[in-house]
Amino acid sequence: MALPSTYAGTALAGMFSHVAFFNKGEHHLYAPLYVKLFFTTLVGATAALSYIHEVAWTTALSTALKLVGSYLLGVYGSLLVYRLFLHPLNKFPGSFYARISYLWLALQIRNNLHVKLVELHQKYGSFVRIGSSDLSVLSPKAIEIVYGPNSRCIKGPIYDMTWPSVSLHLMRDPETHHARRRIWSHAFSDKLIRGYEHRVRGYRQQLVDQFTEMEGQPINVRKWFNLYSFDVMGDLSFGQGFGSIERKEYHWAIKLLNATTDFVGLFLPAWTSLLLARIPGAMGDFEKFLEFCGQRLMERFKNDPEIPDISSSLFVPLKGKDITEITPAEENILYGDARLIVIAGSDTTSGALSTIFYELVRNPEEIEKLRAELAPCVDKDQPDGEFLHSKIAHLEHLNGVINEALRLYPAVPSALGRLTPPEGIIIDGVHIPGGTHILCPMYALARSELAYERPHDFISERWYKSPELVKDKTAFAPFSLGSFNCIGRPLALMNLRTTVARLVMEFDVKMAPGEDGSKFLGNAKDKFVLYLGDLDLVFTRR
Ligand code: HEM
Repeated sequence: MALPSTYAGTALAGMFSHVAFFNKGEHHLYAPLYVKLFFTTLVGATAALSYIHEVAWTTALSTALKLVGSYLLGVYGSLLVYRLFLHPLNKFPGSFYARISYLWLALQIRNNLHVKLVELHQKYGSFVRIGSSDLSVLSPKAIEIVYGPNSRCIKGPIYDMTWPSVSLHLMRDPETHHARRRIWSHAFSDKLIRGYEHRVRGYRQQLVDQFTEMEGQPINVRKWFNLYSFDVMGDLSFGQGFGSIERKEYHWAIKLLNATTDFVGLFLPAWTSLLLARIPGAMGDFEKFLEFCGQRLMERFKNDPEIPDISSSLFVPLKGKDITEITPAEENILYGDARLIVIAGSDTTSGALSTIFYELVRNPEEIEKLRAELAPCVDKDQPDGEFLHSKIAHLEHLNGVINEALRLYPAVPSALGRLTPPEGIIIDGVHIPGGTHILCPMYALARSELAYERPHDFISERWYKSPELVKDKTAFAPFSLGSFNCIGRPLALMNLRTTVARLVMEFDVKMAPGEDGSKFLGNAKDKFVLYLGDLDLVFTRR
């Protein structure tokens, strides 16, 4: 029905649309639209061919498929030639297949991007191409250039993975992000942090009570610190914890959330999750979690707490409004931010607590040093052996221990993806073209002699007494830098310092019988946030 020249024409049209349209700018947000267009065109072309040429629909469909197929062949043929031979990133080393697509890497990793990047940098050096437009750069100097306050890089397309559902964290446009961040920043003033310190204590007491009850028995700290941090962040987000420590189990909503994180760890391109989200039921668990957050948030909206929580600051722009007056756009960002408080603050804090205690039991002298430093700060006026954060915030060894754990086990170990500005950027004298999706693998950098002496050793003193063990301080950015950095840093540090101080002063702690820590690191998963494996420790009251 169609001549070979017609197929050649559609193939040429495909090539042209790649060069003139698809090869420019970002297209991932339109992935669902393109799929719809594909099927609409197919159906339309089948109907038109069948009507005009008066042939059976099967014959028309076969011709339509060939026409659409030759168009796609043109698009993808042109794309392939461009990526293999003309792409500006071709000057960087890496697997040949990485030139074709980032899917090459995504299909290899099993929630272990952090380890894979260590291997790739060992093989190829500081600059490694990991996808058609993706580059991993292992260099202390890169951190400031890519993430620092003067960086012109913006967040990469992966941050669009739940679009149109957004949160502060997922806002890519610098101006929109800045406006939302100003609202958030009120939540982390010194005054409000002191209020959170008060709120957190109740949950820490529950944790101490549970550890006391389980005295002498193996305690999986990965799980227990996680229950603790979820209760804390639930409280600061929704005005009440999840009741996890008391129940000794995860709340059902957190179980749903945990079930979805494996998908995040596949690091598939954003368009895949945008397409998946259109399949009814495919994001079921995540949607139920969102619904739960929404309900809790609306309950919280009706009840102002005596001591403000983080949501108190996020509700400020809605002052004077009734719940029924909240617009869908306001609801979207509020729900997103409520879920962000829980997600951003929980696994990160609990991961840090677990790695700190993992290193403390492996290096018992660290516990003695901490106790010696903390002893003068014990405050008889504080209830239940609690430490006042202002009295311990500047302790050098305590901060050294925390920094060293955050260095070796960064909460976000690899996937802080950024997009370079049109003019590109220069790192260590090398020009990185504009529009490159770049990441600096923090886990690999922590293990690199480019940045540290004895990088694999846990040495708290490198952060105060022995600065010569840090070759380049700019490599250390566990909370990231610049305008997209961790806004919850003061809260995280307050919680880490006061929790470590109290547990170390109240308990002796050691590995449980049969525990060697191999599961803890061996089963660690990079799912954007680093999730450690199980670790059984035994706590006994001093
Ligand atoms: C040890 C604990 C923590 C670590 C190591 C940590 C680390 C980080 C890092 C590396 C980022 C940058 C992520 C990115 O660019 O994609 C980030 C962002 C963020 N963190 Fe944390 N975090 C911690 C705890 C917390 C806590 C307790 C909160 C409290 C709510 C929090 C809230 C946030 C938010 C809201 C963002 C997004 C900021 C923005 O995009 O403007 N984090 N965090």
